[in-house]
Amino acid sequence: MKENYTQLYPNEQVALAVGDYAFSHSSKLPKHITEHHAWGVESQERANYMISPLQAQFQIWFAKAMGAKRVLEIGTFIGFSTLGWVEAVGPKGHVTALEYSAEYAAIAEETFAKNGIKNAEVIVGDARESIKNLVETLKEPYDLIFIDADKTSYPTYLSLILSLSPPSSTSVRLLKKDGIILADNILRRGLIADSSEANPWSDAAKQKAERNWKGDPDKEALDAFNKALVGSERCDVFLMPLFDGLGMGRLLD
Ligand SMILES: C[S@@+](CC[C@H](N)C(=O)[O-])C[C@H]1O[C@@H](n2cnc3c(N)ncnc32)[C@H](O)[C@@H]1O
Repeated sequence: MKENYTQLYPNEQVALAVGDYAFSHSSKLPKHITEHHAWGVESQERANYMISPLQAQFQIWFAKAMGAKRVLEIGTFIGFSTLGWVEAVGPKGHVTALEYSAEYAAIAEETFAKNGIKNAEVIVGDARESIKNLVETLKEPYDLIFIDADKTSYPTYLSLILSLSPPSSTSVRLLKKDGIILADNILRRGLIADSSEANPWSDAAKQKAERNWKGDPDKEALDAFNKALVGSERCDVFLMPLFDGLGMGRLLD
């Protein structure tokens, strides 16, 4: 019997080699996307906010394979993953990006302008509010929603997506029937599944939990999100243990 264990990653050296091999044997990222990533790594203190180039390759492939034309991204930073969605939906598609920081949003917008991208918009503000405002004026639902913002709000994002996409609504809903929810970082370096001493990241997590007194709010929220997603009768779910954990849900109704 095979275990539910990814045998490709027995240690860090092999994991790095497998990741690099997968990257160089997957369809290449367009040059402007690779360059923006390199610029982000070079210039941004929080460059690790960006998904990896391999994850960008996967997301572009996935969105193209499902024929997504409209993508909503919650948490944009400097627009690296957004460039991937723009690539996937093509010039006739549309990408809406939500970002709290005006400074990061300005970088994303400058990047779109520099690359002649006209079908992506950034809405600045708290995404928990922006989503509610957005649905008021929406003409068509989204095909795919990518959640990659503040981890403590993941359960809120999920309940907003579900409540703003009612099954038999006559007004426009947020996510279409059969639309996809993708949520990044839902395994949080494996801590969600195992935060014991066996996990080398557990020390850092403990320190964070001590600072926060009430435990680790990110971990608790991500676990609550994972449970709510798989527990929802409205979603067909697969938790992909790749990258930092990618939650995948298809809205059934
Ligand atoms: C992990 S980064 C996004 C990275 C981006 N998706 C990428 O891979 O290139 C998360 C972003 O969410 C933003 N953010 C955090 N809380 C937010 C909120 N409540 N509403 C909107 N954006 C938020 C942060 O400012 C940050 O830029």
